[in-house]
Amino acid sequence: MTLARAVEVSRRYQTVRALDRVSMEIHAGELVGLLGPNGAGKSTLINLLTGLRRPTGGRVELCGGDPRDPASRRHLGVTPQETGLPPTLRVREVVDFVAAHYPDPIRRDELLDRFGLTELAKRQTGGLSGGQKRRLAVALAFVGRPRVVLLDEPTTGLDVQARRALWDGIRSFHVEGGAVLLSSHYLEEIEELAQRVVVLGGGRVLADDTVAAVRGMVGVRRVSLTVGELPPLPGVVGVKHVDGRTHVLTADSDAVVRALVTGGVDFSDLEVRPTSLEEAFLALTGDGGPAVDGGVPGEADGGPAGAGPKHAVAGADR
Ligand SMILES: Nc1ncnc2c1ncn2[C@@H]1O[C@H](COP(=O)(O)OP(=O)(O)OP(=O)(O)O)[C@@H](O)[C@H]1O
Repeated sequence: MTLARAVEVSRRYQTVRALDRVSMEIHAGELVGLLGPNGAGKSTLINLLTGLRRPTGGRVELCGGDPRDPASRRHLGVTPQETGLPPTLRVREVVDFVAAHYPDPIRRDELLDRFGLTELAKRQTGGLSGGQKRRLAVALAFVGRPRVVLLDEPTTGLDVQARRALWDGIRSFHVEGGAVLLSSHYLEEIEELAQRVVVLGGGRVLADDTVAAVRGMVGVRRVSLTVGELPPLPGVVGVKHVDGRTHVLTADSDAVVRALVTGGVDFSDLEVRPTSLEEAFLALTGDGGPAVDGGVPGEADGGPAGAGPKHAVAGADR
């Protein structure tokens, strides 16, 4: 069953084309990652699916209807990118307030426990840390026992522990059959949680597949070595220098190794391995990409030439 759908959806803001004929679906029970650099169109897509904005082309559906119709949103839970909480209310009061809007809300204690908020139940939200507020804001999306939850960068600004607490809450909802769309700059997060990943870039869907398949599509490998100057090498997508090691991202690791050997390059400790999703992402989008958590910021030297997404829906340059 399809719970949310975008069909050839476009959205313009004056001269900015935020989304350009985007099609994607979220089915019951799926946990889908929405990945893309700043300005890719992630929030715009979520805003269209939640009925906050209208598409300028194409159509969106939520639970079989128009998301702008309140009846379609009855089974929806959302946490937008920015939220506000009434500062004088206590955590448990905020949960009760939101729960009062639903016919069959989740028990407050259960919700707080799922999201690691039990200890904070009696605290006024104005006194919570930024990360604690964010966890509460995300937990509130689940109060009404939704069928589908859309989370716009739920863990931005959270430390590792808080992020894990949130992941646990999201996972427990998913295990019980709930569908989730979660946008993120954190590729490790998508890898950790999602079955499917939709990669957006420049308002277009660059790929829509399993995490493993997206990595496979890019086909980029990382050749790591200790070396001085590098000669020109075939199929190189990017070069990084980290702690005295040189990491070459390439579409053809065999050709790179052959070129190193035949070119008489003085190198040591050569290692070839598959890319992380982060690297796949950089190769798909062909730019520096977003700030990534715990990873090396984008240092791709060039576009995806030679390593372009073989089966991606659309090239980044279109
Ligand atoms: N209200 C608006 N008015 C004008 N332009 C907008 C508006 N909202 C978004 N945009 C533009 O549309 C494009 C897509 O923005 P969007 O916020 O959807 O991207 P995003 O992928 O969510 O980015 P981020 O990761 O930075 O949140 C950007 O170029 C942005 O500047």
